[in-house]
This record gives sequence, C-alpha cells and structure tokens, in this order.
Amino acid sequence: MITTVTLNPAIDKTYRIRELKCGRIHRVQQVTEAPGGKGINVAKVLHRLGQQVVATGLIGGYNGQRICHLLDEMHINHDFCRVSGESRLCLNMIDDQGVGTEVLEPGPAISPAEWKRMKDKCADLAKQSSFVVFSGSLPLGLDQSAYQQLVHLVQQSGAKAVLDTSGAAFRAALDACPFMVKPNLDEVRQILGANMLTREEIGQVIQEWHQHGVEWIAVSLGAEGAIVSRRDAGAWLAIPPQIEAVNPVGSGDSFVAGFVAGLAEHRSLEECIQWAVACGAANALEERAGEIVPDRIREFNPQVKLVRLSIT
Ligand SMILES: Nc1ncnc2c1ncn2[C@@H]1O[C@H](COP(=O)(O)OP(=O)(O)O)[C@@H](O)[C@H]1O
Ligand SMILES: O=P(O)(O)OC[C@H]1O[C@](O)(COP(=O)(O)O)[C@@H](O)[C@@H]1O
Repeated sequence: MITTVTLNPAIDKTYRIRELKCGRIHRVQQVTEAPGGKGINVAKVLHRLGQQVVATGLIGGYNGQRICHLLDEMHINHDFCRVSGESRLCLNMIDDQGVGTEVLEPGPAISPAEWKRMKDKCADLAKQSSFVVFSGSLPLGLDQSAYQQLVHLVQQSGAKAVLDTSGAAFRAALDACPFMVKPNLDEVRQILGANMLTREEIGQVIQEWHQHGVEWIAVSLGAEGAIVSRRDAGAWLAIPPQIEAVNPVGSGDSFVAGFVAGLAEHRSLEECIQWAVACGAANALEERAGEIVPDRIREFNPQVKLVRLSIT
C-alpha cells in the first residue's frame, strides 16, 4: 500500500476567464472543481495507475466533507484526521492565452491535540505501507519541523518517505533523511535563497542532499523535464515530449506519483524516471490536476529522452 499525506488539502477550483486584469470584474466562462492539495493529487494519479493507495491528512468543515465526497466518487480510499477549522479553497484562473494565476488560501489553524492525532494516524498507516508520500504546504499552527517529525516516525516503521514541499519545512525535513525529495527549480532557488542557479550549482546542492542521506533527488523543470539523481548511481536529465499544455497545475504531483508507482513495482531506475516524466506531461494536457489518462502515459513513455549528466 502507498499512503499520501496532505496536511493542507484543498478544493481546487479552476476558472476559465477571457482576460485577467487587476481591479476589474471578471465573468467566469467555465468552472471546474476537484479534490486537491498536492498529496491528494498524488493519490488520484496513483489510483489511476492501479496502485493501492490511502489518502490521509488533516481535513475540516464543509470543504473537508466535500473533498471526502469527491474522493468517494473517484473510489479513492481515504482516512483523514478531522479538525475543527475549515479546509481551504485554491483558485487557478486561466486566461484565453493559457496563462494561469493561482490564489491559494492558507488553510485552517491546527491545534496541538489535532497534530498529535495526525502523528498517531501516520504511524499506524506507515506500518501497512511501502511508501508514504508527504506533499504540499503546512497549515497554520504547525511548526516547520512538522514534516521532519513525520518523516522520522514513518521511516522508523520501515516505510520509505517521499517529500515534496518547500522552504523551511523542506530544510528541516532533510535532517530526517527522506528516501526521496522532489522540489521544483523555483523551490530549490527559494530553499537556497538564490535568484539564478547554474547546472553546476544544482549539482552541488544535489550532492549535499545525498550526503545528508537522501537516496533519490528529482528537481523538476516544468516543460524542460527534470534532473533526477540517485545516490551512488549518478544523475540524468529527463526530457519530456513536446506538448501543448492545457493546465500544468498538478504536474509535479503526477511526476511524484509516476515515480513512486515505478518504485513500488520494482521497475528499473530508467523506467521510474520515464514514468514520472510521462505522468507529469500527461497531467499538463488535462483541465483538472491529477486526472491523467493512462493511455497517454503509455504513449509518452518511449518519447521521454534520458541524458546522462556528470554533475554528481
Ligand atoms: N508543459 C509541459 N510539457 C511537458 N511536460 C511537462 C510540462 N509541464 C510539466 N511537465 C512534466 O511534469 C514534471 C513536473 O512539472 P513541474 O512544473 O516542474 O512541477 P511542479 O508542478 O511541482 O512545479 C516536469 O518535470 C515535466 O516532466
Ligand atoms: O499545498 P500548497 O503548496 O499550498 O499547494 C496547493 C496547490 O498545489 C497543487 O497541488 C498543485 O501543485 P503542483 O502544480 O506544484 O503540482 C494544487 O492542487 C493546489 O491548489
């Protein structure tokens, strides 16, 4: 079983708008709604790929009920901790040019008692899981060490922790040596406090994280693909097929899902990378985040190019 942990789930609303202008009234052409937050997107893609998955996290209020209902409709198993606050809405407004503007609510405030229940649930689910995937931002009230605590707890029980978050929460969690991390390039820049990064500088930071004990590192680069590195095995640049993206929100989550599905099926290192990149590209072709078409992955898989890098 694979567990996905979303500490800050959301209802993802996508608005199609002709033109977005600050200070103006906008009439929405089309609205779509989906259960979201990064870990929930990962769960949706894993489910599509035929993996046994449970989505957990902290969920509350009417939006929380709605997220559970939407997951039930998709036949995705979930086991969330209820909290007293209201789960958030995340808006993605896409204009006629295909440019997306995201507005992400902060999410509810979490009490110490609610956090304790989350840790207990994570420990229980980890005992039944081969992989536990942690994705997304932290809701209010949680310490930046939240992922560090969960990664430590999960890996003590023998499951492998995969982490996709940003900022101080990411830096703190490195101390717990997650099995895999997947920041995008902007997140790496933010973590290092750097505006620009050369390929060599990315290589240096990958080395540093491997030395910390992280086995797999993927730095995703949007339409340019990803740099993927495995400790003691070297690094690759994975280049996706060229596509006309519809909505790339959730491509990072789809990448993580494809990668973990490959690992769970004991696929080769190259196959895991190709699956991840194919899933990211397949997601970018869909209106809704995390709703990939499996046939597309089969189509894209052989089109993903792998180039050996000498950065590590
Ligand atoms: N426009 C695109 N065309 C092809 N592949 C894409 C596109 N956008 C994303 N991908 C694939 O999805 C992966 C994750 O996307 P990225 O935007 O880097 O992640 P995040 O959503 O975390 O910012 C990329 O590494 C790439 O393989
Ligand atoms: O938890 P965060 O970091 O606030 O992000 C939430 C948003 O991220 C998403 O999961 C999309 O993430 P990616 O585009 O980075 O894959 C949306 O579904 C959601 O609205």
